[in-house]
Amino acid sequence: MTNTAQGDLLLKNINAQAPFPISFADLEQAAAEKLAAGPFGYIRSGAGGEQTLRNNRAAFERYSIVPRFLNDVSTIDTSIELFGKTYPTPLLFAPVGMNGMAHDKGELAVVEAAHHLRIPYIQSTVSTYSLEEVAHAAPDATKWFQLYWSTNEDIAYSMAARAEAAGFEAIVLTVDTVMLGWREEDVRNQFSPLKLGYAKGNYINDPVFMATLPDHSFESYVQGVLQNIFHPTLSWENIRELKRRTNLPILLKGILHPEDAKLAIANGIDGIIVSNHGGRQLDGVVGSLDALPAIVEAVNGQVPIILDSGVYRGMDALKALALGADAVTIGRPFVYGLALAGQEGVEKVMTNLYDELKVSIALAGATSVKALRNITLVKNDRTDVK
Ligand SMILES: Cc1cc2nc3c(=O)[nH]c(=O)nc-3n(C[C@H](O)[C@H](O)[C@H](O)COP(=O)(O)O)c2cc1C
Ligand SMILES: O=C(O)C(=O)c1ccccc1
Repeated sequence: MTNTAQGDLLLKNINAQAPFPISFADLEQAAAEKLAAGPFGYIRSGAGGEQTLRNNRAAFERYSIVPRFLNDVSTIDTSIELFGKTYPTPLLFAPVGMNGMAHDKGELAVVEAAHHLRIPYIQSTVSTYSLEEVAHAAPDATKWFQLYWSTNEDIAYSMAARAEAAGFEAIVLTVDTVMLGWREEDVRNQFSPLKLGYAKGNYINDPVFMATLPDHSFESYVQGVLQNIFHPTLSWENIRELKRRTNLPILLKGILHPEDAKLAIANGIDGIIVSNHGGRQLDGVVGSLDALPAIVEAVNGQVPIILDSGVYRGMDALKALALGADAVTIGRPFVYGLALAGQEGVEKVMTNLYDELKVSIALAGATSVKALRNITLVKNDRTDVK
């Protein structure tokens, strides 16, 4: 339960201290000034002509709320339950690779923020620090591990086993990145964080991966990662085998089609993340929010549904929750916060998102995340075709 009666959720940002960027546009602008062109372009950009990136934002802009009043909204319950545990907010950290590009402390700073705010942290396979280092930095934080499959599947099983041993509580298998999207900004900037070694944390600490290398030179490690990270043969059979090999719940990240959601459930998957990878994989893809309603219908409450891609303010989170998501994950906003001010910057960004969400739930006339399902939304669907 959180009290909205003091009414200072916004005004605490208007004080004598140096201002911190408040909107996503302000954050992105400040990060552009702070980071070199290569890393900034890598984080910001989408694939191809960036239609997917635009579709994500357009989908949120098409929905509007019809609020209700006179409901006593002085106390709001923003908590949610996932896999039997209760969390204070419906926000999670999206798995974002190679955080060393944004800040020296990388994932360690983010997991400490996650612990402080009691927000679940999803660590990427391609992280700068290893999952053991992250677990050591915040042993009590709720941590999930995002798995990228490996061409040599024993490496994938090894990483999943390490995550379980280190206290991670779920596996998030990303299905939309069997190869890298067509990212023109990185070609323009001649920038590959993989080739620069920002993804090494989990690989150089993996005995199965290391045993496959001809030697321990930097070049051999980079070649080894590139040979394994792209895995176009991934299929439902691999998912069934992973399920046999881990005791952890498995979520599939990157589901957009209701038929894939149904197949996921038929194959024993425990949760679904509706996502188009923040527009970084296939260009010309449906905005994630537009994909959500059909998936909510297909899943019919059997497993939790999490949404990401374009959740840049509290009101975006509210719309996703109102349309049936159980939680949302946040990507670029926290990465910009990390680049600007490390752990403190991550906390600032997530706190602002959360505070805006609280104000918005109350002003929409709801008193809990569950109650958001009952609020009225209208869709301005200008889809007339000539
Ligand atoms: C720099 C960057 C790196 C990412 N790395 C990964 C990753 O390693 N694994 C993964 O599943 N998703 C990765 N993602 C995608 C995020 O998990 C998430 O789907 C996306 O950022 C959500 O969109 P948003 O940035 O618009 O919030 C990455 C995103 C960014 C911006
Ligand atoms: O940059 C990304 O979005 C990402 O997920 C990724 C995928 C493979 C290698 C490195 C990063």
